[in-house]
Amino acid sequence: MDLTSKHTSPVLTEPAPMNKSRLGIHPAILPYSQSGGSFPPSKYITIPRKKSGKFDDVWSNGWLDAMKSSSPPRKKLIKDFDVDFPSDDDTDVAYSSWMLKYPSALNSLEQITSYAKNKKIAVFLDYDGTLSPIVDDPDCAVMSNAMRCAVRNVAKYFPTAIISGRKREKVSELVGLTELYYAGSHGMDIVGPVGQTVLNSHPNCIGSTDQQVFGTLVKKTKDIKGAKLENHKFCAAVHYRNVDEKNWPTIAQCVHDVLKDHPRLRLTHGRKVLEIRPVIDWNKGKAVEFLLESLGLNSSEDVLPIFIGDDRTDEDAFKVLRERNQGYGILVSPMPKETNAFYSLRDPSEVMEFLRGLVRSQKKKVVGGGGEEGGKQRIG
Ligand SMILES: O=P(O)(O)OC[C@H]1O[C@H](O[C@H]2O[C@H](CO)[C@@H](O)[C@H](O)[C@H]2O)[C@H](O)[C@@H](O)[C@@H]1O
Repeated sequence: MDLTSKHTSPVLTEPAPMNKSRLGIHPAILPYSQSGGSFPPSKYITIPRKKSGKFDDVWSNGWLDAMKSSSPPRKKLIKDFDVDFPSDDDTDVAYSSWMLKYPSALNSLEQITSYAKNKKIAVFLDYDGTLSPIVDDPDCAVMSNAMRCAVRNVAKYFPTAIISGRKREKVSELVGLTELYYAGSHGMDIVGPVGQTVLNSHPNCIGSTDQQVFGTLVKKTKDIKGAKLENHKFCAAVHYRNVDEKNWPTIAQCVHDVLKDHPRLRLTHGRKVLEIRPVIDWNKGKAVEFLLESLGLNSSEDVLPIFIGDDRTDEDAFKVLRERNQGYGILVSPMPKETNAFYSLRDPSEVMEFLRGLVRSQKKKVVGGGGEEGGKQRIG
C-alpha cells in the first residue's frame, strides 16, 4: 500500500503486466474536497451516544454515526437499542415511494435502451454488493458463474469496466474476465483488456511500496476480535462487520489515531468498512471520467455511460454522471437511501437481469440493423 507518498498523484508502483495495457493515472490532482460519500445517519435508527470521554474524537467527527448507518440496518444489530424498527409493511411502503424517485432500472429497461438507440453504451460496474452479494468474509465474496456469464456478454457488446475499492489485481482475479477494464483502489489503478492500446501513463509513477501505515494499522487493531484488514496498495480497508458493536469505538479510534499522524491520508466510509486513502482529488467518479476520455467516449451526445453500484463510494460516480447530464447511475439497494443515482435495482440478481436485458436489446438492434456494424460497439 502506498499511502505516505509525498507525490501528489495517485501512483503506479509496478510496471503493467505484459498482457495488460495500463491506462495510467489522471494528472489533474487537486487537494481533496469532501464531496459525495458523506451521508446523514440513517433515518431509521438513532443509537444513543454512550458518554465515555475516551472516544470523543470518533463521536465528535461523526465516524460512529456513519459506521452505524453504513449498511442496511438489520434487526439483530439493533435489538439492544430502544428503536422503533419499521414493520415489513412499512418498509415496503417506504421502498415503493422511494422508487417513485428512483425507478427500477429493470422496469425502465425499454426506456433506457430506447434513449440509447443512437448512442454507444459504456458500462461501469462496482464489484462488492453489485456483482457479488455482501458476505461476512471479504475473501469469500465470489461472483456466481451466471453473473460472470452476464458480464462477459455485456462486454461483447459494450466497453465494460469494473471500478472497485479493492486492489485491482484482486478484483480482476475475482471477476476472472480478461476482456474488461479494471480500476482498483477506487480508480487509482487502471488497466485495460488484453491487447488494448496503452492510453496514458502518468510521469510521476513511483517504484516503492510503503508498508508502514498498513503495518501500524495491523498492530493497533490486532487485539480487536473480528477486525479484518486489507491492503489495497493505494488504500487500505479496515473491516468491522464481524466486530462486536461495543468495540466499534475502539476500532474507529485506532484508525483515527493513525490518520492523525498522517495528514496526507483521509477516511471514507463503506459498508461496515473504514477505508483509508490518500488526500487527493480522485475517486470512482474521476475514474469514470478518465476512462470515458481515454476510450474516446467523451461525447455527451453519442455516449451513454451506465454506472451500477451499491456503496457510498459509488456516489462519486453517480454524481459525475448527474453533473455531466449524461448517462445513468443505478443504485443497488434493498432499502431507500439518499443517492445521486437515477435508477435503482434491489440486489445483484436484479443487476444480472438488467445486464442480460441490455444484451438482449443490443442483439435486437444488431439483427434489426439498428446502426451497429456487428457485435461490440466501436470505441473511439
Ligand atoms: O468498490 P467495491 O468493489 O464495492 O469494494 C468496496 C469494498 O468491498 C469489500 O467489502 C465489502 O464487501 C465484503 C464482502 O461482501 C463485506 O464483508 C464488507 O463488509 C464490505 O465492506 C472489500 O472487502 C473492501 O476492501 C472494498 O473496499
